[in-house]
Amino acid sequence: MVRAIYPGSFDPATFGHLDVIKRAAELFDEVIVGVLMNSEKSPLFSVEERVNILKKVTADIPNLKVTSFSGLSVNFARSCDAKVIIRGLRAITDFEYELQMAQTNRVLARDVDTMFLTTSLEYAYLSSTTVKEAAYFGADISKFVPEYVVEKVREKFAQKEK
Ligand SMILES: O=C(O)c1ccc2[nH]nc(Br)c2c1
Repeated sequence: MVRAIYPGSFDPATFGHLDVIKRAAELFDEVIVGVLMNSEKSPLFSVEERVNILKKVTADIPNLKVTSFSGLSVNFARSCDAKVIIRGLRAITDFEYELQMAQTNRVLARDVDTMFLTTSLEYAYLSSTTVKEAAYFGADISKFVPEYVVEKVREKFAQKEK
């Protein structure tokens, strides 16, 4: 049983994230998506909401689990008995930060390795931040996220306006 984790903020999950998730699930016996509880950022969705959204939009992937975690990704990997950390690469601009994180994690945990999956070109420009900005200004984000996420983002901005 070769298990991998896929840590991230997923605020919210985009088609880019789902592309990486689906491909990782085809490579490993089990993939555990970990929503990072990061107190420094002011997310649009709570950790629980992000977990629930990911569970909904990945319900058709049998060897996938979704949960949340805090702290180091390597410790989360160990707690899941996973040997691999999956990270997506969209463009060369991602690489410097991701390489630094991967090298740091390698020093922190020799028993956990990082594997990069390059996102499909059609999603290489996507980020949760730009999706939220577009939605905030009333744009149609259905080409960036699943319909369920479109609805949740619309609901969230409607709540904020009250
Ligand atoms: O949405 C983001 O912020 C974000 C960041 C970094 C990322 N790497 N691969 C993917 Br898909 C990805 C998405």
